[in-house]
Amino acid sequence: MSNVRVKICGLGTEATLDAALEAGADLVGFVHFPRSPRHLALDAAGRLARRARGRAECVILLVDPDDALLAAAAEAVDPDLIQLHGRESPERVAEVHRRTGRAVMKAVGIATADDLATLPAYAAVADRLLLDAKPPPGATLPGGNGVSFDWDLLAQASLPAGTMLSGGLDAANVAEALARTGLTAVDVSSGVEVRPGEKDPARIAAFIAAARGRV
Ligand SMILES: O=C(O)c1ccccc1N[C@@H]1O[C@H](COP(=O)(O)O)[C@@H](O)[C@H]1O
Repeated sequence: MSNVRVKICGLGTEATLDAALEAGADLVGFVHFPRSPRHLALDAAGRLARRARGRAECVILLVDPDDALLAAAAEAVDPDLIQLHGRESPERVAEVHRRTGRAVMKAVGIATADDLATLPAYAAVADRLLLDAKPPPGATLPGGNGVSFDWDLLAQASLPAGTMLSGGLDAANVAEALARTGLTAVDVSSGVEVRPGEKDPARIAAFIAAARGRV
C-alpha cells in the first residue's frame, strides 16, 4: 500500500533522522521522557525538528506533561503534533490542544476488547489516535517496549481516519499488521533499532519499504 503513512519515533541523531527522511518517513518523533533510552533534552529535539522541517511532520512525545513542560516543549521544538503517551484523560487531551494550539495525537493502550470502549471519548478531542500495546508486567516505560497487541481486536472497531497502529512493529510484520487491521498509518521505535535507543538506518529503510509494500 503506497499511501501508508509512516512515523519513525525516538530518533536521536542527525544521521538517523536523515536516514528516516531519505527513506520517506512522513512523521519523525522525538521522545522527551527521562526514563526512556530515547530521551532527548528539548533543545536537542528542537535542533532535530528544525533539520526535518518541511520534509516530515515533527512530533514531540511527552508522558503526562504538566503545563510548564508543555509550554517549554512547544517553544523549543515547535512541533506539528504533540504525542501524549501517558494516562492523560480526554479532558486533559482537550486542554493540551487548547493551551498549546498544537495538534494532539493521543496514544491509547490496547490489551482487550474492553479497551476499545475508551476510544470514542479520545477521538472526540484528539486530532489523531495512536493505538499501542499496554506495557508488559514489570516494564518501566509506558510505550517503546516492542510488544504488540492482538490486531484482530480492531476488526469490530470504528476508528477515525488516520489512526496510527504501533507496538512491536518491524519490517517483518508491518505488512501483515496493516492487512489485518485495515489501518493506513504506522509508528515504530524498537523495531528499527539494534539496541534500545540506537536506531539503524538499514532497518528504518526496510521498515518503510515493507509498510509501503515495496518488498
Ligand atoms: O519510545 C519510547 O522510548 C517511548 C517512551 C515512552 C512512551 C512511548 C514511547 N514510544 C512509543 O511507543 C510506541 C511503540 O513503540 P515500539 O515500536 O513498540 O518500540 C510508539 O508509538 C512509540 O512512539
